[in-house]
Amino acid sequence: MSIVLEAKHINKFFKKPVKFHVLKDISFQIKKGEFASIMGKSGCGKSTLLYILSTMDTDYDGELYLNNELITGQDRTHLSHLRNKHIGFVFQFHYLLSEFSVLENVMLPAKKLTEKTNQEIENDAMQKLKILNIEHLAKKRASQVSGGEKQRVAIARALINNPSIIMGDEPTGNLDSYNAENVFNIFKQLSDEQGLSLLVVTHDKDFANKTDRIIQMRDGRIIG
Ligand SMILES: Nc1ncnc2c1ncn2[C@@H]1O[C@H](COP(=O)(O)OP(=O)(O)OP(=O)(O)O)[C@@H](O)[C@H]1O
Repeated sequence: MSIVLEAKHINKFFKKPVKFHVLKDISFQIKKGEFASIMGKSGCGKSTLLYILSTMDTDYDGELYLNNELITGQDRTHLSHLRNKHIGFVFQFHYLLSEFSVLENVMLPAKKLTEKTNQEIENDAMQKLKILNIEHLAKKRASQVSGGEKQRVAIARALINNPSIIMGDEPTGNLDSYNAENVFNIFKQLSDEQGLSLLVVTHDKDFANKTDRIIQMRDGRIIG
């Protein structure tokens, strides 16, 4: 099965206030359609790792591949294009623009790629809302929908450019158990039925136990 994301011997140092070896020789692969979670105690380096994997932080040693392309050392413009095209993000907080409609929020990341017409982007966005069973919310303002619905809008937005992988930083951290399970089921369906890869940092054991694989971290290392 093809490999979507590969980290090879990633090391990261923070230089201030004192030199600190935060990520230690991190190597792993995420395959197409794989749903993996990253767990570990607070401060073990999960967010720092996700920041590197998502191509946002380029100050690290080692190599990172996205769809078999070496992305380490690429210039910022190319990285930003790759990120937009291949990676979808879902965070603990939805970061929706509250005065914009649900539909407009979902369309926004596609407008950056400028390959499609507005009508095409709108059709794509409606299709994503349908997948998430929230097409009836399309015209509502983001501020007018519930917390669980907002997170589903955020997932639709993450899907709009048909990414190869979705990265989540505590995507259920702000949800009650009903909505958290809902988000898990959506992710599971996307990986099973559409071959989407998912890599999710979580503190939620129930969530992690249901994923295909748990990447366990301790003190900047992968320990299992
Ligand atoms: N910019 C920075 N400069 C120096 N040290 C940092 C910086 N950012 C994070 N750290 C330190 O690096 C370590 C890893 O932080 P990180 O945020 O990756 O942990 P985490 O596992 O995501 O924690 P949490 O579960 O609490 O979000 C922590 O000890 C943190 O204090």
